[in-house]
Amino acid sequence: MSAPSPLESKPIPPAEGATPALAQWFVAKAAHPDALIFFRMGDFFEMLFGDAEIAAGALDIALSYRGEHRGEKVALCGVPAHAVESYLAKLIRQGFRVAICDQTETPEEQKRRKAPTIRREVVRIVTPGTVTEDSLLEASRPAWLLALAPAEDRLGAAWLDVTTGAFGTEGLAAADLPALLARLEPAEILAPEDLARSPALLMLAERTAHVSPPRDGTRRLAEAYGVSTLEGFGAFTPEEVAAAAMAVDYVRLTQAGALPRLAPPVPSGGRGALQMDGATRRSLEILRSERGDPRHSLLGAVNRTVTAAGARELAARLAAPLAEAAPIAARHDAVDFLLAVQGVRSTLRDTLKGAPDMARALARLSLDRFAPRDLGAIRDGLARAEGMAAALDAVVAAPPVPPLVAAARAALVPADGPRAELARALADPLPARLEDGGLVAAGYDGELDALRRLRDGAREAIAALQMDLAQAWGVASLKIRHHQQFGFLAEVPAAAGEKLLREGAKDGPHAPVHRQTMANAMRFTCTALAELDRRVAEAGEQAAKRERMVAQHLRRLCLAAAPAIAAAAAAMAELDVHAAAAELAADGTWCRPDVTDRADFAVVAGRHPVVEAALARARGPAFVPNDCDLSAGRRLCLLTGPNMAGKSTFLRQNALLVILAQAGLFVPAERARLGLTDRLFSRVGAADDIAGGRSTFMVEMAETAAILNQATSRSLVVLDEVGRGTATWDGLAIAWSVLEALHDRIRCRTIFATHFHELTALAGKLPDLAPAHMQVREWRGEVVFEHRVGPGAAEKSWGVHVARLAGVPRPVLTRAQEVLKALEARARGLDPLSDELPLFARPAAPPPAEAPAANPALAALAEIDADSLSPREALDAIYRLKSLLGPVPPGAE
Ligand SMILES: Nc1ncnc2c1ncn2[C@@H]1O[C@H](COP(=O)(O)OP(=O)(O)OP(=O)(O)O)[C@@H](O)[C@H]1O
Repeated sequence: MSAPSPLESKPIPPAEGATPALAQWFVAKAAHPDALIFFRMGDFFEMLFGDAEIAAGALDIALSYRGEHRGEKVALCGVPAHAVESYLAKLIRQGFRVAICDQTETPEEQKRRKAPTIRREVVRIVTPGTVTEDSLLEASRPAWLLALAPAEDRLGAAWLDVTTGAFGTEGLAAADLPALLARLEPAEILAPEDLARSPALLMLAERTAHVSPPRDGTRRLAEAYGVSTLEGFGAFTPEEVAAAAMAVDYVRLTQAGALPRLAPPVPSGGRGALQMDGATRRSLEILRSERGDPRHSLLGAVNRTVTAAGARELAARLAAPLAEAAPIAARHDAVDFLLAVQGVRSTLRDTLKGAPDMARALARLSLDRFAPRDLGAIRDGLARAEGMAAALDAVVAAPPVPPLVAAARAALVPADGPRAELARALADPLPARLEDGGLVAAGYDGELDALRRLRDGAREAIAALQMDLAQAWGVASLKIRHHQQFGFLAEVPAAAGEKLLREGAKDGPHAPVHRQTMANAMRFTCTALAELDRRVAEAGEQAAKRERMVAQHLRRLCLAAAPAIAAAAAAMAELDVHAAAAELAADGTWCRPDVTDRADFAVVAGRHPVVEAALARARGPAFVPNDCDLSAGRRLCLLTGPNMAGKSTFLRQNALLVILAQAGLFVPAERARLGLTDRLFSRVGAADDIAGGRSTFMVEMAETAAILNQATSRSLVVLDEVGRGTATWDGLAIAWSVLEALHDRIRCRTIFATHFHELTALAGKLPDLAPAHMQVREWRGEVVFEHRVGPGAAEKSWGVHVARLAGVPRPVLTRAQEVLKALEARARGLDPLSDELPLFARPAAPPPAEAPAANPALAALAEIDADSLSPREALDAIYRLKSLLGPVPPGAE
């Protein structure tokens, strides 16, 4: 399933008879048949043959033809080398891989070799999971490359981010793969063929590639880290080692042998994080909204970080909250501390603002693919880190510095970091590209200074020579100009030039030698000028060469201190996250949650951070806080209430509080005591799987099954409207049995929202079930949603009122009330809760008729003829109607 498949369908012509340059293309293509070859030709990268056809379409650029190969015209398209990044970005986004076949020698070297064409080799393969250029990356998201190595029914997973060096591994059951994919959202996946065909991976197929798992992973991994055994890094399963080696091998392959700086792999060792599957993540809109917008997500609402690295760290924490009390409390301590020292906090945040992304700069340095600004990023980043350390050192009074802050403080200033050296060495401002020259400050390197003096001195010498020649040739207006091809030439007016020509050949260093005749001028050179020309060019070349050497020296200096620089960068990101959390809590409306080891859940005046922010943005009514108590004896909250009353918001809000708390942040509530949650399940909102071809009902049942199979007594389940996708009679039965299973067998904390008011009758039968309802009141004939959760089941239903609000015409509503009354009369005697009624033995009802899009209520009414129905059919119809309109308010009957 290597991407992109269209490449495979384009045949590659045989290589025989190729010109020398074309022969190089064939070598590159044979080695990388699944990649587009970007073939360097002068100032362009060209694509040839089938690649050209694909790339021209994908990049929307012109396709042309040049020359012939074996009697066929060669298709061709190209992009300018200086703008190659934007084209790469386009292709990567479309799931292509690109092999960069660049010139790897200078024209001089080629001449010396007497080769017919300049040497070209694949220097790198650009893939979604291995890019390092800022323009190809999202600043605030990690770019995970995930490798999977199967072993019987288990999997080894290793994920690494070449842009920061972060590296994690985990051994997992095959069934847990979808959850891991949902958590990491990898940019690229490596998996052996058979695994790559699994449904979970096929969904991501267009962004993935594969290689075969290596045999001796342990040795190669150890080699990559220059150690003899991996034991020092932690306990890895063989599958984890295989996956990690696979990832490292792949990175090496794409970087043509070079390996970026990688942190030692961290095995999760089963400690793990709060488990959430893909459906839960989507439903809770953690990193982006259901429509894919990051701004309307949990992250978007709570993110107060001021750096991209801080935002990445916060996103990582929200995507994988912790599952142990002590490290969670440690993070809360850090937030508490930064909340208390407000002045220090704002100094830290001011210092962080605009700080460069050291982690990513370091990655580019380690791959030797850096620009001057990357060295500048290390210099400036370390300077900022020192500033932050000084700010923290200024805290003298209580409160005591918590361990996480102390550790970050210690990491901020690397003992022998390259900061002082970089400060001396780097010019300010820095040039955009190394080739531009001027990276190294004057006074740093004596030899470079001397070469530069020579180069610039030669310029002065040119001015002097110009005066000498003007005198010697008797042409006062003589000018020495630089010519691309001929170097320095002395230019004189045409008439003066004619005279010099007539005077004929002379000897000596100043004797004019004719080079060019133009309309009004002539150009000459002479031995002295040619000699000077050579010296200037040489000095310039040598200065450039020396500057490259100095740049490499500075690069090595940074790499020697890489672990310490990476640690300083991580400390900055960590402090950014804690300070941001404190900032959020600074106005007193967020509290430190008490995360306990018991199965508690008691929230006082909790709020939904995203809905609250949206209301504030729209200058709408204030968010109404709600309590939620799921402690022992009332573990299962059965929530009823009409549509639009705020059920979904309440369900999600309590799940989000758990995520925030276990991620180490404060929570939007007055008080919150939250027992540790091991797995969080949220099924709120529409669950269609149009792409997967499963009906709403199938999706709902599959997801419900997942909960019933995986939830434990330490889990939190928030469920909206189970059983909605089928005939209501069946739906009630399913909802009923799910509720019983959660209550009796799994015994987890649950909030269960339902339209089936009948379920509230279970309150008496299930001791830990506590009914609650969304409060609604009537005001001048209109429904007013209070958005407040009250105890007990809804007394009066408002379905008809809500239907009216939604625009269902009044005659339809009146008719609905009549029909319901008739139906209820017919169904009398059939109490759904009576023990005689074979609730679960009833054969499946026919699926509900497809409602015309315009008005489902109308359609439902049109179908019903109360007199022709048996009592049981009447009962079924009642449920169907009620699920559309809600029960009739008692007053209306
Ligand atoms: N606690 C609250 N305070 C203020 N406004 C709220 C509150 N809860 C919900 N709302 C507002 O009410 C709207 C509807 O809420 P929500 O989607 O939770 O209702 P619902 O009962 O789940 O409806 P449905 O059953 O149709 O999905 C929200 O978009 C929000 O604007």
